[in-house]
This record gives sequence, structure tokens and C-alpha cells, in this order.
Amino acid sequence: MGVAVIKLKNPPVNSLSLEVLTEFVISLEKLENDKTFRGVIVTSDCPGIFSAGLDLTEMCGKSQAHYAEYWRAVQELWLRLYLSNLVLIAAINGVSPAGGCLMSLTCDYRVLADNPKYNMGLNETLLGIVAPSWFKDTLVNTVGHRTAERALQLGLLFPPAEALRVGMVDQVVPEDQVHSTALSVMAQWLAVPDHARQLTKNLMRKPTADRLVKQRDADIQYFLRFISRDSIQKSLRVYLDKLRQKKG
Ligand SMILES: CCCCC/C=C\CCC/C=C/CC(=O)SCCNC(=O)CCNC(=O)[C@H](O)C(C)(C)COP(=O)(O)OP(=O)(O)OC[C@H]1O[C@@H](n2cnc3c(N)ncnc32)[C@H](O)[C@@H]1OP(=O)(O)O
Repeated sequence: MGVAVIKLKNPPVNSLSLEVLTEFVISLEKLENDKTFRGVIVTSDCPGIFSAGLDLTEMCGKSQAHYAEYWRAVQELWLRLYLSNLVLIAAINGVSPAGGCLMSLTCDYRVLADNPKYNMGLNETLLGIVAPSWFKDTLVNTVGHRTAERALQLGLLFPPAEALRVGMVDQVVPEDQVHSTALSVMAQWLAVPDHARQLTKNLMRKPTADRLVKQRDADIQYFLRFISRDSIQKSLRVYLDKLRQKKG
């Protein structure tokens, strides 16, 4: 039925490095241009981890030019996923904080494996950073304003039952059924004529995407000013050190 699977593979935690973002955009573009494909299942090849989100090492201790290049790549992937003409289904087979969660929120449907360790949410505030307005918009469009307001301020990571309750995911299924469920949901979405579904998706999503498109450069400048602050760099270093020391 013309369904591709994109399996994220950047061990150990599928962090969204510049290279991963770039490759993801290229793969998506190829699939968009190949008319034999109508849908994509986005999933992970790293056991227990869907994606650890943006790669913190790309946002810490690097040059301004690097930050700008990285942020443009983050914007690009979000825009491509959010406005994709393909049916995108996230088969979430692991934990998905921050950018990992955002990636799944750009999909048309989310199936999450029922494992209490597989938390998801936009936890940026817990790192001492702030989810940009388009991250916030994506969450609001999914779970509504009040739930998003509380989740964003507290940096909440929702376990599967809670994620389902607030509407962050559409289905929670046993771990060994995530892929088959994604496939049967895909069949349902592909039963709808493409042109009607695509125009409807665009109608729902374009106003949100346009807000970023109209101010992409300003958004990059804002990111540069924010991420270069000493206090933000310090927060990121402390957070990364904590992650590294966990093992020791
Ligand atoms: C007003 C508007 C202002 C605008 C400002 C603009 C922008 C700022 C906002 C930027 C947005 C950022 C969004 C993000 O996505 S930030 C990333 C958030 N991610 C996380 O908090 C997850 C952190 N990771 C974990 O919690 C865990 O690693 C885990 C995913 C649960 C997996 O746990 P485990 O299996 O136990 O693995 P380890 O913790 O031991 O990690 C292994 C290894 O990987 C490194 N690592 C983990 N996460 C990341 C990451 N996101 N980026 C880079 N590296 C990561 C970890 O340090 C370990 O490294 P070592 O092997 O070297 O020790």
C-alpha cells in the first residue's frame, strides 16, 4: 500500500544531531517525491528509546555559526514533518522527551507502547531552557491550551496511561503490537482520498506553520541570543554532566 518505515538509528539515545536532522529531511523529501509512497511510519531502532530529543552537545560550547545551522535544521525538519503530504504515523517504542516528543506530535497519529518507562512530553523547563513558540503551538494543537500550559511550565513527562488521557497519544498498545497497530491505522488513513485528506491537513496546520515560516530568521536570531547566554550554557552543561554521571 506504499508505506515506508523510517527507523531512527543514532545510538545510544537517538539524539537529533545535525546529521540525523539532515538525513531525516532528505529521506522525507525522497519519499514525498516518490509517488509510490503515501504513508510513513516513524519509529526507533534504539531499544527503549524513541528519541532523547535535540542533541544537547549541538547546543553547548559551539560557535554562533554552528548554533544557527543547527537551529535552521531543527526548523526545517519540523516544517517538513508538520506539513507533509504523506500520512505520518509515530510508532513510539521508547521514551520520548522534548524534541523526541515534538517529532511524534508532528505526525498524524501516535501509537505508544505500554511500558511505564516510556514517558513523553516537553520537559525543556527542567533543563532550564524554554520550548520555543512553535513547540508550544504543536502541543497546544494536540492537547489543548490548559493541558499544554501546565505540562510546559512543569516540564511534565507523561507515562503512557496519562499521555493517552490528555490526548498526547491516540492509542497505547502492548509493546509487541506497536508496529502492527501502526500499520492497521495507516490502512484506515489511506482509505481516504489523498487530495481531500491533504487539503484538510493543510487547512488545520498551515496557520501554525506559517507563523514560523514568516519569521524564520528572527527565530534563529532569538535562539542564538538565548542559547549563547552564560546562564543557559551553564544549565545545559550541568544537565549533561548529570546525565553522564548517572553511570558513575
Ligand atoms: C522564549 C523562547 C526561547 C526560545 C529558546 C530557544 C530554544 C531553546 C530550546 C531548545 C529546545 C530543546 C529541546 C530538546 O530536545 S532538549 C533535549 C532534552 N532531552 C532530554 O532531556 C533527555 C535527556 N536524556 C535522558 O533523559 C536519558 O538519556 C534517556 C533518553 C532517558 C535515556 O537514558 P539512558 O538509557 O539511561 O541513557 P543515558 O542517560 O545514560 O545516556 C546515554 C548517553 O547519551 C547522552 N545523552 C542523553 N540524552 C542526550 C541528548 N538529548 N543530547 C545529547 N546527548 C544525550 C548521555 O549524556 C550519555 O552520554 P555518555 O555516554 O557520554 O555518558
